[in-house]
Amino acid sequence: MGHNIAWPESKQLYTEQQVSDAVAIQAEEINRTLAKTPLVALCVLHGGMVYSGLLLPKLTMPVSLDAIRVTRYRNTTQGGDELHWITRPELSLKNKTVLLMDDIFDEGKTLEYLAAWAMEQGAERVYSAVMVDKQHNRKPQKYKVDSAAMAVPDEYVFGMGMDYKGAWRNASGIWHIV
Ligand SMILES: O=P(O)(O)OC[C@H]1O[C@H](OP(=O)(O)OP(=O)(O)O)[C@H](O)[C@@H]1O
Ligand code: HPA
Repeated sequence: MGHNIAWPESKQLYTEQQVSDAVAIQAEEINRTLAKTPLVALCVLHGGMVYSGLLLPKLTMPVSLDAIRVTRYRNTTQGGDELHWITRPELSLKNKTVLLMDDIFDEGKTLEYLAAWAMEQGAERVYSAVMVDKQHNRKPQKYKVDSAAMAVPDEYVFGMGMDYKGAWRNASGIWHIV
């Protein structure tokens, strides 16, 4: 997966600079909300990698970084109900404020699951931040993402860490399939 996939027919929604500017504004909001609270920040791999790289240098509290790898879409464009754990964090979450950093809040199942899991691990508080929130009404009933830098329409999107069939996470800016 992820090899020799031709650039898909797509349109650009946001440039890399627009994403970076929006994440900088989001970081100010997170700095105000979480103030000086030390954080355990968990990058949700792979999608959250580029976003985490934009967000982290803009945060002003002490951050310990770790990563988790879970997948629901398995390099396809439709997610199943089951989440597959691939890598768990090494840092303890006990009594910590945990920041979950992911690329996209789509149907919300990934972050809903991870937020509940982090609380089960003993976190004191879990705050979730994403680069984009996809606009539709198929979200979880009881769970909302705490912060999103930008909104995207209800289309399959890729770039800035988000994949198209396992490829093009490296695309500069955010694109949607047409
Ligand atoms: O809100 P949801 O509908 O649950 O979808 C969002 C999740 O889907 C993608 O992960 P994926 O399972 O594709 O793994 P990846 O990060 O390796 O791409 C994305 O990175 C989010 O973690
Ligand atoms: N693009 C990339 N990854 C995703 C998406 C999407 O639209 N939705 C959930 N994971």
